[in-house]
Amino acid sequence: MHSESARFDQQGFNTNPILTSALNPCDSFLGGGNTGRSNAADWIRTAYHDMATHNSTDGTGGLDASIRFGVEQARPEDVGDGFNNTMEFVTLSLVPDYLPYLSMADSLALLAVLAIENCGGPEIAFRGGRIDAGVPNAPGVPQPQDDLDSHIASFARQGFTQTEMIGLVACGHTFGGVQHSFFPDIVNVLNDPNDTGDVAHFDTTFVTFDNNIATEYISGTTQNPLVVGFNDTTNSDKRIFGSDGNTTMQSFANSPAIFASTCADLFARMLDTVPTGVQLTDVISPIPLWNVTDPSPTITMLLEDHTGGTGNITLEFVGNSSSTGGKYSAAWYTFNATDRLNNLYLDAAAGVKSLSFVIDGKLENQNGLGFPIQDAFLFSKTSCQVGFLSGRIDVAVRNGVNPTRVFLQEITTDSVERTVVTEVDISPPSVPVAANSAYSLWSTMMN
Ligand code: HEM
Repeated sequence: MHSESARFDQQGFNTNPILTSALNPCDSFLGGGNTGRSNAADWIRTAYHDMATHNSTDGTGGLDASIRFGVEQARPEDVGDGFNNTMEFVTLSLVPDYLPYLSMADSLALLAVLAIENCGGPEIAFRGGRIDAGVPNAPGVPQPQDDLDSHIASFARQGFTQTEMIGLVACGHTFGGVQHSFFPDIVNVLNDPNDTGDVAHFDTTFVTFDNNIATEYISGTTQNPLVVGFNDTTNSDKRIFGSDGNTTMQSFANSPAIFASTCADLFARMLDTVPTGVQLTDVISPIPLWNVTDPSPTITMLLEDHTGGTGNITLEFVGNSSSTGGKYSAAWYTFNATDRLNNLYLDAAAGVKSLSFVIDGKLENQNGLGFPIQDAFLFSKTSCQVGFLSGRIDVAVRNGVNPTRVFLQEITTDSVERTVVTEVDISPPSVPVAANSAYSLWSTMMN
């Protein structure tokens, strides 16, 4: 559920306000406007640089958040502050919101997806499961002064053909540009009050995804600093785009649809390039439970309890969220709008076994199966005693369940910021401690 939420709750109710405003509008950049920069461009470039260390022969490197290491950011191939900016969004906004489910590497991939999809680009097939590197990767990100042969070899090492290299560079460089401060040999000071970061952009629509990177290149009007830059040694886009006689760029210029579908495929492959041994999930898709056209249908929730009884509650609509430029949307409901915490209070002995829903008058119960729900183990909030740096944690275990083991998960980070989950076993109580007629408490002291 968490991965679906991180992937699909992009705009609107219950979404992360920092991430939403970072792309709204798409020329937003950290604290300031008119810098010529954008968070969207930073996020996409960061994902590429993190991936570009991949070696498809020995399986090392790839999208594994190794770009967070100072050692990588200090390399000439990773010049700029965009990587650090992007990691701040990862570590402050994404990872903590979805603990312990999203790695930093998955978060980096997600930021690129959010940027592409919310700024005019195609839907990107997103998989989860990336693992964070413990040490920096070997260098290997291509640089503008490298020659064409070395670029072809570098992309081959990363797992992309020459045609795919042309595509991936064009897809990436539909966003952003080159900054004077980090590349003074490529870009001069611009003296433009609307571009205080002195960024020479790759195309005229540098905060949105479109095929202008190709149409402007083919028509000869491009101002791309890596095509018509004053220093021909660093005109890497010119060498790359022209390396097949412009066939690929011409096809992109002819058809925005071909450009978009090629980029959807190449971006997804870029994000799925991971070190050998990392097993990615299937593509995460919204679960099409109900085909509802009403954006806020009336929903009644039916509860089946352990005694064969049923209850019903009319849920209260609280808002909509959406993603992928409005392609997918979700409606949010609360159990109990009159309670400050939106809690639903159930009879402990009756409990709850499964849920069904009546949506705009139609029963949805998975052909009679219902949606099973577990109430065998509950965090006993009202009896826990939490003090300063110590306390007693109680877990209420439903009588008759007889578990072989009850444990808590403790979430910490290791010395290189990776999330670590440790299991802390709770010993069975020597004498049963009744919480009420249906539950007993298992307790552990924390200090
Ligand atoms: C031979 C390959 C490539 C070279 C030599 C190259 C070079 C560069 C350079 C010099 C910059 C300017 C960075 C700055 O001023 O901060 C840049 C920006 C950028 N690159 Fe590339 N790049 C390559 C491939 C790619 C690929 C494959 C992607 C993504 C798929 C990508 C995405 C970006 C983006 C989004 C920016 C804009 C960053 C911003 O405006 O903050 N690049 N690239």
